[in-house]
Amino acid sequence: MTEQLKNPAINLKNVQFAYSKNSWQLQIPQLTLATGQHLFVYGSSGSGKTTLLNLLSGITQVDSGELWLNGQAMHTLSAKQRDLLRAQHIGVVFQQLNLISYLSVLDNCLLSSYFAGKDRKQAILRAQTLLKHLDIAESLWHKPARILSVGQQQRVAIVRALVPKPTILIADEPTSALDSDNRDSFMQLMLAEASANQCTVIFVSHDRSLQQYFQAYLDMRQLAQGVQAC
Ligand SMILES: Nc1ncnc2c1ncn2[C@@H]1O[C@H](COP(=O)(O)OP(=O)(O)OP(=O)(O)O)[C@@H](O)[C@H]1O
Repeated sequence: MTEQLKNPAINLKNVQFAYSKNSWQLQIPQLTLATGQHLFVYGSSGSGKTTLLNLLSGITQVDSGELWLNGQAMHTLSAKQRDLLRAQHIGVVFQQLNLISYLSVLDNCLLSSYFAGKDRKQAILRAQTLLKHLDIAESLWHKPARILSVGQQQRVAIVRALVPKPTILIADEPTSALDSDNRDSFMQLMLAEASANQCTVIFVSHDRSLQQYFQAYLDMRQLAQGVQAC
């Protein structure tokens, strides 16, 4: 076992989850990710990608098995404890972007830092730098998020996730509304920021063309067989 994998960022053992009795079930015999690894997860619609991310981010709880994040046993924590862990360590960008429509673009970017208890002045500087890198015009920073296009909202959502420098970044189809130029700068910024901060990334998409940005990839069909990322 390598040094990195002795203390993995993410480690799942014999995890099982179902939304209800006799329904579709997600089964993961083993999944391990080293700190700082960037993993691309792909799979067809309904294969369980969002369900996996909801478990990893602590939004839902495993039915059985073990789920460790940064050495913390998520499977033993209450919903409130998982919320706290998510606020402090996990950046999330989901398909439903969940920007607060009446708050300004900048205030939306500061939300995750606020919940993580991080310094506001530093968070503002970092948010401004990231917004510039993702080409969100300064004239929009103090406008309400509701006036943004979906593509602009996707870029603001990734800035919000990155501002508090999370140790784990979880992204679910975050580029679906971006044109190819914006998608490229989005991917490059996200992965460069992650690398600079030793952040582990799990990025889910059904778009295999995005796999080129990643060192490791995983097919949802392999997951049930306990196959590791490659
Ligand atoms: N809240 C829910 N209650 C019951 N079943 C659900 C719920 N959410 C998802 N499912 C079911 O769980 C399975 C996996 O769904 P999930 O959303 O994780 O797939 P996905 O790979 O993310 O799909 P997509 O690419 O279409 O977003 C599907 O069979 C789906 O119908």
